[in-house]
This record gives sequence, structure tokens and C-alpha cells, in this order.
Amino acid sequence: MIKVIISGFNGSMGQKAVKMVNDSEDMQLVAGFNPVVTDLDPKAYGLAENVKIFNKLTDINLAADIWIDFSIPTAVFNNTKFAIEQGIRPVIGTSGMSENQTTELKKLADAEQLGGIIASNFGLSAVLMMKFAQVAAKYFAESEIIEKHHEDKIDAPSGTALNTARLIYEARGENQAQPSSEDPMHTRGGDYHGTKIHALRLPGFVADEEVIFGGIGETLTISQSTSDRQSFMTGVKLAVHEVMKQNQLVIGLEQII
Ligand SMILES: NC(=O)C1=CN([C@@H]2O[C@H](COP(=O)(O)OP(=O)(O)OC[C@H]3O[C@@H](n4cnc5c(N)ncnc54)[C@H](OP(=O)(O)O)[C@@H]3O)[C@@H](O)[C@H]2O)C=CC1
Ligand SMILES: O=C(O)C1=N[C@H](C(=O)O)C[C@H](O)C1
Repeated sequence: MIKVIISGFNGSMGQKAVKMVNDSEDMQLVAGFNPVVTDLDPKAYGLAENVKIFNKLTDINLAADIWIDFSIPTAVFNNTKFAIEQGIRPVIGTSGMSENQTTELKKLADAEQLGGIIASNFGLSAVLMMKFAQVAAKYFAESEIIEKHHEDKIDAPSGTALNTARLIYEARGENQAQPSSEDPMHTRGGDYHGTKIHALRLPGFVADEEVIFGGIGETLTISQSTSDRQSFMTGVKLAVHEVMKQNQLVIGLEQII
């Protein structure tokens, strides 16, 4: 049995992850973590009696194989560091970490030969969109990203948009777009090495992204749309199984599918 702790267990994604683990024959939910909760009775959250609820990292004293994290941008680095230090393999979906933080966590896990993953998006359509964008970036020197999320999303740009821009930047090599210089009202969006990112936060969206490439007399749009958070769970389940076999932390689901 793969023993799993879920951080942010009672959030939108956390609840989906709880169900995914409970429905899996080879996984067992051993604990849920959220420092905001005061009720430590698992029954209060519809969980089995043998599931422990923790609201302090330092109280977590049980053996586990996997730390699934769908929490908040300001907490995910410390949570993941804690998991690695305990020898618990991290499967991290929470967005908002800087590249430096991700690199530091990779170093820590790799030094312990601990498998793990940090994935900006566990959805197949988003992973394929990023792969296709990498291909297109070699042929088009200019592109912009529009990401659209629900109104409760804390961070902007989304982890997926940032990762898409990074992959485009890496694929382009020397052939980079020039950033615009005149934009006093910031209407041109954020800039990641020449790729503009525009972030919408509105009710009605779950998580959508468009990557638009422009060339002389033509454009190419790669677009994906998420209407149900359940779509992320295939990737999370696959990641759990895969990191049990890995001895390093990988960045991006595209590394393992
Ligand atoms: N990689 C991927 O494929 C996906 C990633 N995400 C990312 O996952 C994260 C969570 O999203 P979502 O479930 O929609 O957000 P929610 O706000 O619904 O859930 C976050 C949960 O984390 C809890 N929480 C607050 N502080 C901490 C902490 N220090 N440690 C652990 N848990 C904490 C919150 O508690 P409370 O509400 O009580 O404050 C809440 O229950 C976001 O960063 C989002 O971008 C989302 C979808 C897919
Ligand atoms: O907050 C969300 O909802 C999502 N967050 C991730 C991100 O920041 O890219 C993944 C997906 O876009 C949903």
C-alpha cells in the first residue's frame, strides 16, 4: 500500500485528491494537513476514523510514502521542504513557487535520492498544449499567452502560463522576441523573456489557456480548456505511481508521460 498524506486536503483540489486516493486499490490516505483547521476529527471532513488530521507540520509523526500538496502559494515551499526532510516523496500541484525555490527543492530531494514531482499542471490537455507550444516556438519568434481562471485563484500568472513561457523561451534559444517599451498602464500584460502573459480572473472559468504565435500574415493559436478539476486526477495518480520508482525530483508532468 502506498501511504499518502494530503496537504490542503479540504480545498477544491484536496478533496478531489482524497477521493482519488480512496478509490485507488493500492493507496491509503493516512493523513490530511491544513494549518487553518481547528477540528482534528477526521469524521468532520467525511474521512475514515484512522485518517489523522494535522494542523502543525511538526506534529506529523507517522510513516508515509507520498506527500500530495494542493495548498497555497505562500506555504508550498515549506511544506515540500518538510516532506523531503521526512523522506516523504512530494507530488506537488500547488502553484506560485519561484524558479529558485523549485531548484532548491530539487537539490534537496536529489541529494536524498528521493523521487518527486512538481507539476504546474496535471491535466493532459495543458501538458500537450505546452509540448505543442515548444514545437511552435522554434518557428515563431513572437507569442503571447492568455490564461483565464476562476475568481478565487490567488496567484497570477498561473503556474501553467509561467511554465509555458519558460518552455517557449528555452525552445527559442537565440531567436527571442523584443519586449515592448511604451506601456504606462500595463495593458500589455506581464513579460517573461519577451512572452507577454495576460491573466483573467472571472467567475465562470475553471482553468483555460491560449498560446498565440504570430508571424508575417499568419497566427497560430494553441488552446486548452478545463471545465472540471477531476481532469487533473489522472495525472496526479500517474505521478504518485511514477515517483515511487524515481530517485530524483522531476519538474513537469511532461517529464514522465
Ligand atoms: N498542478 C495542477 O494541476 C493544479 C494546481 N492547482 C493549484 O493547487 C493549489 C490549490 O488549489 P485549490 O484547491 O483550487 O485551492 P483551495 O483554496 O480550494 O484549497 C487550498 C487549501 O489549502 C488550505 N491551506 C491553507 N494554508 C495551508 C498550508 N499552509 N498548508 C496546507 N494547506 C493549506 C486551504 O485552507 P483554507 O481554505 O481553510 O484557508 C484550502 O483548504 C493552487 O495553488 C492551484 O493553483 C489547482 C488545480 C490544478
Ligand atoms: O488555481 C487553479 O485552478 C489552477 N492552477 C494551476 C496553475 O496555476 O497553473 C493549474 C491550473 O491552471 C488550475
